[in-house]
Amino acid sequence: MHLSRRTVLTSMVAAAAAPRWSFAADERRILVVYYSYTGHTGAVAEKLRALLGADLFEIQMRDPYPLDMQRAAEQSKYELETGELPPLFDGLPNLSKYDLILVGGPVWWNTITPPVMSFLEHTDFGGRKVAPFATYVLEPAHYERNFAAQARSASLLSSLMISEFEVTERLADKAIASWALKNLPKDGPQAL
Ligand SMILES: Cc1cc2nc3c(=O)[nH]c(=O)nc-3n(C[C@H](O)[C@H](O)[C@H](O)COP(=O)(O)O)c2cc1C
Repeated sequence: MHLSRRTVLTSMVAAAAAPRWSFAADERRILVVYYSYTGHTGAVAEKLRALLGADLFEIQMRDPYPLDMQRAAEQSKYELETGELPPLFDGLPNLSKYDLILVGGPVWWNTITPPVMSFLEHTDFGGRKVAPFATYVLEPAHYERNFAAQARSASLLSSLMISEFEVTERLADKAIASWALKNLPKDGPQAL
């Protein structure tokens, strides 16, 4: 069978561009869960979704933080100090169909942001592989250690920590891809 040069080149480009993790839609076993206040973690979550062929779930608060950042800061500080975590919008994801769950949020007050803490409080990962990711301005500080302490029954993979600067300057794509290549199972659902 003779294949035209164009056909060969087209299939080569398609193969090179195909994410190594993109499974058929009905076989998806990766979930990206995230909370984002100003959009940076949301942008990372969306990139992970596209790269991995994953499903996406946004953690939403029943009463979202005020848009006034000062007030949001005060409220979240109070929640962290008192342990009175904010209630979430009804309906958490059904984790039973996933083998790998990525959980992301911004670093707030050197730790996990309260809505992500609420999510963790209501979640038992049942031994599934879990990879935390976060965005920050200065440093991730205690985020990873606290996440490990709060992610119940998680088999933890290395985390992805991305600065807000990398996201806004469009420098995050390479860091996300190399983190995924290094840390996530690569051969599809059977390797998860
Ligand atoms: C209330 C509040 C507290 C924050 N605390 C920290 C912090 O302790 N360390 C840090 O590096 N960045 C901190 N930041 C910056 C955020 O982590 C950073 O802007 C992040 O990329 C925001 O993600 P988002 O756009 O998904 O909400 C804080 C931001 C807010 C609003």
